Amino acid sequence: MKVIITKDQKAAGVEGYKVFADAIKNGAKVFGLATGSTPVTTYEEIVKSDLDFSNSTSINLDEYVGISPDNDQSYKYFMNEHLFSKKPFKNSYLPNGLAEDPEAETVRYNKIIADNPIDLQLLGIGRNAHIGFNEPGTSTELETHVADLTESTIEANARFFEHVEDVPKQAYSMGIGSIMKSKKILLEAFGEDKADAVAKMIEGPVTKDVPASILQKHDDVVVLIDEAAASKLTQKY
Ligand SMILES: N[C@@H]1[C@@H](O)[C@H](O)[C@@H](COP(=O)(O)O)O[C@@H]1O
Repeated sequence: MKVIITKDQKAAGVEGYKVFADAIKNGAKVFGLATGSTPVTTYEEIVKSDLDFSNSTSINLDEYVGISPDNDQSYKYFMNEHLFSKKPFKNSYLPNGLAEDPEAETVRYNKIIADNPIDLQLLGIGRNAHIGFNEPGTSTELETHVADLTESTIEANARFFEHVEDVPKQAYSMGIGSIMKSKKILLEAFGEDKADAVAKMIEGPVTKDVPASILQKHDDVVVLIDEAAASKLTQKY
């Protein structure tokens, strides 16, 4: 794992942008994208830049079950707001939160990923070290599936909703099996809240209880963190 530590999330946005720019220089055409507060500064820098995605494909990590794409809490809405409306891609895929047949939706999504192997996958991390919505204990073999959210994830995501009861209890998520097939991975984490998860991911044992720790087994991972998220690391990077 290559670890980059910046002063704060704003400075990290520039580094995140550079990882995208380099990937494009190296021929990347398919980008796995993430939502949440973490990737926002990277998207801001991409939007300001002259990077062109009009011949590229994006595939998002996850989407809430039962939420319409027009709902301002949907990940589709988030992506439109922060990136797609300003930097359009040729094709942008997200799971359909309103799909009538969830099983068929996961099959559809897995086919999209198989047909468009991901060159660069952007990831955030949950406080319990989940990636996508692969919560602790999830099999590392899984592809796209319907995940039950843990109480801690529901609470963490409640800040975006009016009431905690409004947070969906399930989400479609790319599995760790799908994530690990990406050619390159950029994981970002900012703030003290993420320091524990970051230390366990980088310096702890690889275990299903810390989903992000599996990334130690991938041969091209960049971990981009700020000083606060790096505060519990014991080694120098
Ligand atoms: N499914 C998402 C993850 O993909 C994201 O990485 C995580 C962290 O969110 P944030 O970046 O807002 O801290 O939360 C959610 O649960």
